[in-house]
Amino acid sequence: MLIFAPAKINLTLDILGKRPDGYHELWSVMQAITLGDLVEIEPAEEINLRVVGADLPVDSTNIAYKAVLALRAATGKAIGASITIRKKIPLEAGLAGGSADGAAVLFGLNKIYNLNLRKEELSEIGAKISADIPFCLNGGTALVQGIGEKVKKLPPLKKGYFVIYKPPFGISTREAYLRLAGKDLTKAHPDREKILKALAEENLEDLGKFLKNLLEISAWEINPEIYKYKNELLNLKPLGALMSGSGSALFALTENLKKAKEIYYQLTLPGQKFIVRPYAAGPTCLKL
Ligand SMILES: C[C@@](CO)(OP(=O)(O)O)[C@H](O)COP(=O)(O)OP(=O)(O)OC[C@H]1O[C@@H](n2ccc(N)nc2=O)[C@H](O)[C@@H]1O
Ligand SMILES: Nc1ncnc2c1ncn2[C@@H]1O[C@H](COP(=O)(O)OP(=O)(O)O)[C@@H](O)[C@H]1O
Repeated sequence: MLIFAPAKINLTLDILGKRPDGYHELWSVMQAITLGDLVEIEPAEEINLRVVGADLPVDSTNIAYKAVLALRAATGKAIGASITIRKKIPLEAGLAGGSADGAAVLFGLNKIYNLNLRKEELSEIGAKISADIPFCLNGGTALVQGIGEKVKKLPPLKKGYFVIYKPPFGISTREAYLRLAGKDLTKAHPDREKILKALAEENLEDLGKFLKNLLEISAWEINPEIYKYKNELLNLKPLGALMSGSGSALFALTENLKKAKEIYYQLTLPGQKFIVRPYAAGPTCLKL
């Protein structure tokens, strides 16, 4: 089975506070995008994982491998798989590259082994592996709360283009959250009503105006280049620009492909860049 595993960006990321377990309460609108990994899965006795296009572990520290183990534990079945991941999603980018693969494996094995687990059950299993898997299983446009396990589908965003820029360094998610400690965030919260209204009306101008991500504050501390790169993107006059998740990737929102291409070609910063569109689904079976 060949599965497209879409990445995601955060159109807004608000943090409501730190929980006793050390995780942070989120209020985040997430959007699946047309950039993604290709995950090939075949049933097997054991678990064999291969990664093409990125230097990643292929043992139980890989999120895709963890997904197989989690399904075994949840079902009590001797589930094995031969998995090949063709990485396209940049690493440590805030694009949920690992979670996208984990979600694709849960989605694919559920079908291959006819486990008939509901999406909610897969999400519960996935949330124990990584906070972004519940959203990645749903894809499209969604309001994500809790630590990432509460996913409320929103009408899929059909308009707009995003120019994604990934600087040549990553940001540790853990470090980004830890650095929020002690900061006064009262004035930094996004205007939730305005962002939801802009999405409901597909008003890209307003969407661009109200993009906000509280983790930018810590990412800029970890690597001030991100602040510089965001301003370089803004100087190219998109409808808006923001860092995704815990970074390091940034994205610019444009109303059409022509403007996206202008920004893409004018962007001469080191690193990777992509033009993507909103993607209305989650893991997608391309070939049985
Ligand atoms: C920041 C976000 C926003 O979408 O996405 P990414 O930047 O990873 O794409 C997510 O909250 C990242 O979730 P995820 O990447 O799955 O984090 P995990 O691997 O589960 O956790 C890494 C560490 O981040 C911190 N963490 C994560 C999620 C959360 N709601 N609160 C936290 O404090 C915890 O310290 C955790 O140990
Ligand atoms: N299949 C995978 N794809 C990407 N990263 C993975 C994977 N499995 C484990 N990881 C680890 O997860 C960390 C976070 O990766 P990723 O999910 O791409 O970043 P982010 O959470 O910022 O989007 C990386 O440092 C990487 O070592």
